[in-house]
Amino acid sequence: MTSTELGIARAAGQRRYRLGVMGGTFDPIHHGHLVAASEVAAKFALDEVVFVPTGMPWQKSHREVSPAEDRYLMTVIATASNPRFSVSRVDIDRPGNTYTVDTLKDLRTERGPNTDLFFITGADAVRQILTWYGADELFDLAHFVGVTRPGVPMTPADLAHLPEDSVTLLEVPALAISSTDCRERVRAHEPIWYLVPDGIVQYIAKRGLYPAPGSGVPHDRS
Ligand SMILES: Nc1ncnc2c1ncn2[C@@H]1O[C@H](COP(=O)(O)OP(=O)(O)OP(=O)(O)O)[C@@H](O)[C@H]1O
Ligand SMILES: O=C(O)c1ccc[n+]([C@@H]2O[C@H](COP(=O)([O-])O)[C@@H](O)[C@H]2O)c1
Repeated sequence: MTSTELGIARAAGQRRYRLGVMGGTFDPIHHGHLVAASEVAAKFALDEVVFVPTGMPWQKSHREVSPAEDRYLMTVIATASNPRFSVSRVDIDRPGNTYTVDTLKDLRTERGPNTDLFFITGADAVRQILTWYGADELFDLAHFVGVTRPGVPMTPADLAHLPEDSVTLLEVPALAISSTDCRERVRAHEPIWYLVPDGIVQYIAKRGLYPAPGSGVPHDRS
């Protein structure tokens, strides 16, 4: 849309679509992710939040990551009951490393010029943004919302190195849940009930994800 068309659309009162983008490896998805997305949706009056499981999370290449299809299906299961939540395959269908700059460009192309993007990240990820590929382009593509996360202290001073007004910090109910802890619990035969949606507990058991070391199941499932 040209700036003239944009002006005409705005003058005609055409409301822009507000799309939240919740990117993550989701190995597995847990209630910390879901609460963060729900809170940002409410506070930013989002029309929809699209969850985008990573294809190849290059900054996690030092550890095994479950197959993309398993992470995608878990994300579908976890979000199915919320009419405002959806799941995108853009990152898992794109070959090579997953870069958010590509995610945002693909979603802009897919959703068209009348959509504003709000990329949702936890405080730990906000601190890393400048290490992301093509970081200088990111803030032209989306507004970033950094949500608080237990164990990751975050103050406005932490945003000082980012372009002004490019990131909003939002305090969300503290859920001290991580995918790492969920995986370790499964490996140790400890419960993950209520840390993740019920369907995820069952999916992990059905697919035998996160086997205990020495259990005979191949460790690297990627
Ligand atoms: N409990 C939580 N509260 C707020 N944000 C969270 C929480 N858990 C994850 N996030 C955010 O959700 C996004 C996706 O996270 P990711 O899928 O890597 O989960 P994770 O729990 O951090 O995983 P891992 O422990 O494997 O690193 C990131 O921006 C992360 O900061
Ligand atoms: O673009 C990058 O270089 C980049 C580097 C690290 C993380 N990200 C994105 O940040 C989101 C959370 O990633 P992660 O690894 O914490 O699950 C997810 O959407 C990733 O694609 C993006």
